[in-house]
This record gives sequence, structure tokens and C-alpha cells, in this order.
Amino acid sequence: MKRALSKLKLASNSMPKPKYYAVAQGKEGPKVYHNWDECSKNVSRYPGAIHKSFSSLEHAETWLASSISLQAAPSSSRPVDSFSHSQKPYSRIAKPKAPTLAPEVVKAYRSNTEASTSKITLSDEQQAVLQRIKRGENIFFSGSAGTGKSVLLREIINELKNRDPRSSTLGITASTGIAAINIGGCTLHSWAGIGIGNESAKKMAGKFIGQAKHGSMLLDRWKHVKTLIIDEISMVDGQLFDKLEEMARLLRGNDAPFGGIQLVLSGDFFQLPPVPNRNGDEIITPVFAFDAKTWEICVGRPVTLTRVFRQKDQTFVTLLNAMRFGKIENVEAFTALAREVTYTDGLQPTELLSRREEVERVNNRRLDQLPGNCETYEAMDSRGTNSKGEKVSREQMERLLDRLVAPQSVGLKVGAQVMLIKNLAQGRLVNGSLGQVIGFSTAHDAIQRHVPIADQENKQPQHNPPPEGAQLWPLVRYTNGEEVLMIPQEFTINNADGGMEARRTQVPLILAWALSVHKSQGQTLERVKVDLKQTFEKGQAYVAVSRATTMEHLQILNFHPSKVVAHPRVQQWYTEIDRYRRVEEEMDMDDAMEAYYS
Ligand SMILES: Nc1ncnc2c1ncn2[C@@H]1O[C@H](COP(=O)(O)OP(=O)(O)OP(=O)(O)O)[C@@H](O)[C@H]1O
Repeated sequence: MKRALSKLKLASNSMPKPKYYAVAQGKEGPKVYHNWDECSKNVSRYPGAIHKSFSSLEHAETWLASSISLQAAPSSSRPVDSFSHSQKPYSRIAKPKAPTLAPEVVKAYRSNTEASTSKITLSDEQQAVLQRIKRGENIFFSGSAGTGKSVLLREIINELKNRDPRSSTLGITASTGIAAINIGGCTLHSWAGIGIGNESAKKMAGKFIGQAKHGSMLLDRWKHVKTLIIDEISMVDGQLFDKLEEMARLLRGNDAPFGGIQLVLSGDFFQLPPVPNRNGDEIITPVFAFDAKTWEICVGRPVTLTRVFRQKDQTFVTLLNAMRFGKIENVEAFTALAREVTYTDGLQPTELLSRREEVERVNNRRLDQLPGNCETYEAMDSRGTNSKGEKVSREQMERLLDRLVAPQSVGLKVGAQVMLIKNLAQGRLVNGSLGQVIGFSTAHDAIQRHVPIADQENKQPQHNPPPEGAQLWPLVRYTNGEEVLMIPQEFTINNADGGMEARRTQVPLILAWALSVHKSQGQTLERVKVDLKQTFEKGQAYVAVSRATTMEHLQILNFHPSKVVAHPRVQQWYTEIDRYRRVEEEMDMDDAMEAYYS
């Protein structure tokens, strides 16, 4: 009997104990794995991976929850207490049915893995552009709002980075700061190192060659770059384009157009015109980039993306095209959109306004009208280095971060209407998704109750983990019914060499009763209200209205054809290229017929 017992003991000692592997940062985001093989696939070769093994599932989950709150905790510059006071964790969250979580089903983590399957597949015309770029061709691709220019550009950048990870060979730029942030780049001016760019190309190039320290860094940048991306090219002045082209030839000692740099340009000239430049008191009238002397030899004929993804309804697409060209024939179709649109879920349309102060006034008024405590989230801002390798000053950091859609401070209450300003790994939630704050909770409570926690798509490992604290974060219900606990995410501004110049860590939400047209650029919005009574510049009414995805969820007040103005030179240029495109398509058809019958 004694022998039998000791045998049994031996057997139980040799049985492998179950192990649980909690991953706070890995390829699939926060998740608990039940075996090392699965875990290692998600942490090995993942820079900054954080994981730990446990003998009980409960311990693994508790550690994971606390490490998520630790990473997400706010700035040390504000008292930690200000987060955890007042509101109790959201009482609507159901208590768990069992004392521990069901082993296989942890909804919070599962949604992260689902995201990887919901990737966008490029259309044939988007693919064709990508292929041409991979072959080394110069290209300008255009297309109306919602034809997937930004999606394509992001794919191009990924592809080029994968091909050559050295940041010096790829210049990622845009004409404006806000557009540059959207693609993880910097402004064209800052990449080129030309200040306001008023001097002649020879003088600017001469300075780079002549200057010892700063000049040589810029010279190296110009010499080493292989591909230069410029987004929102419509806002680049044609005279500046010519100057940069000449500088490229001079600095690289290469007579090929643009000194042999591959150009990838993107934008829609109907949307945003170049801003007039100043030389002292003199205002220099800009010209469009397509009117630059060297445009034709640099990029040739543009490629037009024709398939509109943002709007599915062809009637709406036709109306938007009429707005784009500034040729409104069916006025009634627009005036009919002045009717009131009612929503039953309590979420109102986002009002697009032209002035920032007005936006703040509307949002603050609506927030004040809500009962209950206001939770204020202050961002954690940090300074990096500029492309000269110097640490940026506090003032420079503030100026840079001011371009972000993410505010320094955001006050939220239960019932507040919010917009997500980051794509989440939780696949269907993207920049522009509309939702409502339905409560506040700690990350720990959310995990215990199977509530997903916001996890940023393609996130980089976090730098400088902030201090510990049991924080309350907003729980948001989005219009698609998903409920997600919103913890802070990173918003980074890069310098011209791809290094971090400034970073903001903030809850990725803004109040969304109103939004400025300027900040709505590039966005896809679910419910939109536009009042055209305000003065809109050329193309601005089109930008505002084309953010909407459906006519059912769009209200236009004070429509008048005179408010929808397109620049005559842009109309003329696009008409010409459209004619060429049609001729080319017909020729292709003729060639195909000939080949078929011969
Ligand atoms: N190949 C695709 N398949 C499915 N959806 C797509 C595709 N390309 C783009 N989209 C979707 O279409 C919408 C508009 O895309 P995007 O913002 O890239 O357009 P855009 O041309 O840059 O618009 P805008 O000029 O208004 O900024 C987004 O919701 C995007 O996810």
C-alpha cells in the first residue's frame, strides 16, 4: 500500500504542471496563451515584447490587467488622483458569470487576433500604381475624395520600407503638417531643409554645399534619398516644385529630372489649393504644381483612381463629382438634403465648421449640458530631436503637437459624443468611428468583464512607461455596437530623418458634436452636418460634404451653387487629362480588338 502511494506521488510529481503565458506587448497585442509555442510565435523577434509565465490563469490575467493599466497610465505631470476620483467604475458592465474567465474565450484578447484578418485588399487600379512604383517609375496618382489615395500611399510606404529599411533612402513628406502626420512623415519644407524656401535654388543648394556641419547633413539627405513621397501635392506651389527639382540636380550632380530621385506624388487638386507665399510685404501668387515647368518631365501623365470606396451609392458619387468640378446642375438634389435627419441611438451627426473656435464652443456647450462628473485626460507629451540631432525646445514641441488632432486635454462625461482618432487593432474600429461614452472603468475591471481594451493597429513598442496608478478610462460604445475601453495611445511626429521629434500619449478620442473642416480632411465620417452659410474657400464645401459615406446620414444646410467653387485652371487641367485617359482607353480597346481579330 505504501509502495503504491509513493508510486502515485511520483507519478503526480512528474506530470507537467499547466502554464499560462501572459503577453502585455506582442504581435497580437495583450493576450494570455496556454502554451509556450503559441506565445513564442507572438513575442520572438517582436521589439519590446513583454511577457511572463504563470502557473494559474487567474494570476496571468491579473498581471496582464495591471501591466495594461501601467502602460496606459497618464503623465507624471498631473496628479494621478485626478483620474481615479469621482466616478465609480461603470456600473452597467455585467459581473462575470463565473469567478474565473472561461479558459479559451477571452473576448478582450480574441478581438485583437480577428483584426489581422480584416486587412484591406488593394483594388486592381491601386495595385497597378504600386507595381509601377516597385518598378522604379515616377508617378502622380490622383482621384476624387474617397478613392483610396491614402490607403494606397500607406501601402506604398510599407512596401518601400520593407524593400529597404534604411530610412535615408525614403523621404516621406506632405505639403502640410497634418497630412504629414497621417503618413508618418514630415513636411516637404522641413525634409528639404529650405526654411520658407524664398531664395533661389542655386543659393539654397550653395548653402548646403558650403556649410560644414548642418549643411552636410542636409546634403547627405538629398544625396542618399532614392524615393521622395509628397502627399497633398495640390498644396505645393509650382514655383517651389521647380526650385526643388533644380536643387536635386545640383546637389546630386545628376542631370536627370529631379536629380534621378524617384517621385511618388499624391493628391487631388480640386480639394486643397496652394497657400500664397510672402516675401516681406509682397504676396507671391502661387501656381499649381502641375503648372511647374518641370512637372511634365518629372511625372508625366497622372494616374487617376476611379473607384470610389467611401460612398457606395452611385447617385451620391455623381452628386459629389458635380461638386468637385464646381458644376452643379441638379440643385434640388442638394437642397433636398437640408431636411432634418434623426437618429434613434442618441448620437448626433458631426457638424463640420470652418473655424476652430466655433468647434470648441459647440463641443464645450454640449458637454456642459450633460449631467455628471467630467473626467479630464491630460496628454503625456515628450520631446525628441530635430533632424539636426538637437533636442527640441518645449515651445517647439508644443507647436509641433498642436498640429495633431489629439488634444492636450480632453474632458469626457457619460453621454459625450466622441470620435476615435486612431485605427484600432479591433478591426472594424477606425479613425473616424463615432461613439458615445457609456462609462468609466479600470483596465483590470474591463478584462475581468470581457470588455475589449483599445489596441492600436501597427503599434510600436511603448517608450518611457509612465507611472503606476489605478486609472479610470472611458468606455465607449461605437455605432457598430462594439464597446471598447479606451486607454491612451501614442501620436508621434517624426523629423526629416524619421526620428521622433515630439510625441503625445493621449486617450484617442475627441469630442465629436463638431469638427473643423480643416481637421476633417482625409477623414471618413459616419454622420455629417454641413452648414454652407459660412464662408468656404474653393474646394472646401466639396471636402466637407465628401467626408460623408451616405446621403441618408448627411444634412446640408444653406446650399447654394455659388458656395461650390472649383478653380477654373484645375477644371481645365482635369478635363484635359480626362480626355487623354479616355482616348488611351479607347486605343487600348482598339488594340485589343485588332489583336483578337488578327
Ligand atoms: N481597396 C480598398 N478596399 C476597401 N476599402 C478601401 C480601399 N481603399 C480605400 N478604402 C476605404 O475607402 C475610404 C476612403 O479611403 P481614403 O481615405 O484612402 O481615400 P482618399 O482618396 O485618401 O480620400 P480623401 O481624398 O478624401 O482624403 C476609407 O474608409 C478606406 O478604408
